[in-house]
Amino acid sequence: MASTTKPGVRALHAQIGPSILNADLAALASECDRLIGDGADYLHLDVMDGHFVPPITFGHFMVQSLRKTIPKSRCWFDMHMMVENPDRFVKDMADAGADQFVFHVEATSNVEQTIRKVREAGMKVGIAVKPNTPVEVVVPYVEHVDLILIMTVEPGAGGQKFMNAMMPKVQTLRRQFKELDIEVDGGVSLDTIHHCAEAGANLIVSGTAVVKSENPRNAMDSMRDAVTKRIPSWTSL
Ligand SMILES: O=C(CO)[C@@H](O)[C@H](O)COP(=O)(O)O
Repeated sequence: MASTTKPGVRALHAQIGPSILNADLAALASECDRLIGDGADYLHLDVMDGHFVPPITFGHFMVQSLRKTIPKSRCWFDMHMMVENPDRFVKDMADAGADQFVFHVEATSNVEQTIRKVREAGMKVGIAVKPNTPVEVVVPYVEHVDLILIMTVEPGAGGQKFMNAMMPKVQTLRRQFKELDIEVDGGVSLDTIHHCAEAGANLIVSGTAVVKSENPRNAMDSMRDAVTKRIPSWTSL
């Protein structure tokens, strides 16, 4: 649980969650298997509905299928729900085997209700923030969620340029909430990870830079090390 009083950053862990959006989706099970074998801490699965963002990706049937080959004991699934009205997908995703449900603050008219539904369905809950949304919008909910996701690109596609201008949002949260899991997503690579690590992000989503890397294990290890080294410095942000 997040805390504003005691410096608890040492309890945080750096974790790397490859985004499979730019993987070979026709061979998704083996792509995921490869990434887990190479040391992924979790899998970041991007659900797009064609409304909240223009593209459509996949839904709970795909998650259900993936769960048949990747049991919960092997890897946890982080669902990034780029969908309007996320409430309607909560139960299906939980039943399909999702572990964490991250919805956009811009996509629901009742944030408290969405948080409650996700919790009741037995999943961890997170709130995502688009680049043009001020981070202050999510601060009132921090005590009630497991993580905040700061988007470092406009949601909707992999392979975009990292937006360094989002780092003050991460820093604002980390200054206030020393034990909060803060996730970043979009354009995170070996060239940009140091910005995320300095600002205070500990859950690192990386798509192209891992999936298309010649050595995904090295890429993930290097990103994890870069964050792990910086964690102690977050007490004095
Ligand atoms: O949610 C999204 C995009 O909407 C991300 O998860 C991207 O898929 C990450 O890919 P890279 O930017 O790292 O290539």
